[in-house]
Amino acid sequence: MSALLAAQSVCKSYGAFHALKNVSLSIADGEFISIVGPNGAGKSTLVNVLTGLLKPTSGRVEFHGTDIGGIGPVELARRGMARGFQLVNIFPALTVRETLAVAAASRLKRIGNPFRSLGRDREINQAVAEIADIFNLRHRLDQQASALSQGEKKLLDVASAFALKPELILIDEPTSGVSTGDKHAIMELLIAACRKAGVRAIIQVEHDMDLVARYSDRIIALQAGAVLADEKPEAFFKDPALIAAVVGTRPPQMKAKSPGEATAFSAQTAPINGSVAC
Ligand SMILES: Nc1ncnc2c1ncn2[C@@H]1O[C@H](COP(=O)(O)OP(=O)(O)OP(=O)(O)O)[C@@H](O)[C@H]1O
Repeated sequence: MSALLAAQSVCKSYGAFHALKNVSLSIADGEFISIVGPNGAGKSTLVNVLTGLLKPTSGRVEFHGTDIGGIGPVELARRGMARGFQLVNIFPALTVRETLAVAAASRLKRIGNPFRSLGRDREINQAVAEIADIFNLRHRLDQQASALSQGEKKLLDVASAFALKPELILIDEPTSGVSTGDKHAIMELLIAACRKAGVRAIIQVEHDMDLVARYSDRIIALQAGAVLADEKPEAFFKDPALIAAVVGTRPPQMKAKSPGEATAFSAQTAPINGSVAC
């Protein structure tokens, strides 16, 4: 199966500091990938490089076989990869409708003021309604984002990225700050939304190992800027040394997926890094 997204021997340095060291990975159609690692391991840097926000110091990042190093989020979204915006934190006074409209307007290339055109732009209104339905947010459309529950805020963040109609979506801790009881409901809604919206692969950065164990097809663990492991959850959580290196805790109890309950993202082995220095 050909890779949707691939990093080949990527290095990223901040001055003399090597934040990413020869990272190679590939994400195939249908995969749900979790990127994990301790604080400072390089997860955010990797995500910024994978989403074209940062240009690698060396190496190559390809989306659909084309180099996307440093192309920026707008161009990347146009090509089919989107990232959770966290618009809710940036614009808490916007309503849910306005938040989704900003993303839809960007996809539909409405370069003028998206708020002005809200009332009369049928295509934007249709996109907003469609995405609000997928994320169970229709009854909240006219509420301010700041008035939503923490779980709904997280859903709105992801929904904004969905409004860009991506093939691949990248989300950062989609349930952080959400109560333990609500986390699984959000993850399941998110995965169901992916299926409905035709998203072909999901990458999440996640610290919560219960969620990582339950939903990932594959786990990519970073340590000190290098890929420490690239494994299916079954293999990953069997290795206490690996888990200790990544989170410094004991492994969570793996909850097996029952048949038909799978995330519908099939696993594929990806290459582990070679040993070339940056
Ligand atoms: N702009 C920068 N300039 C210099 N050093 C940086 C910069 N951004 C990140 N770093 C360093 O690069 C390393 C990796 O940082 P990064 O934020 O990618 O890690 P992380 O795994 O996302 O950490 P966390 O889980 O704490 O968010 C850290 O040592 C950090 O201090």
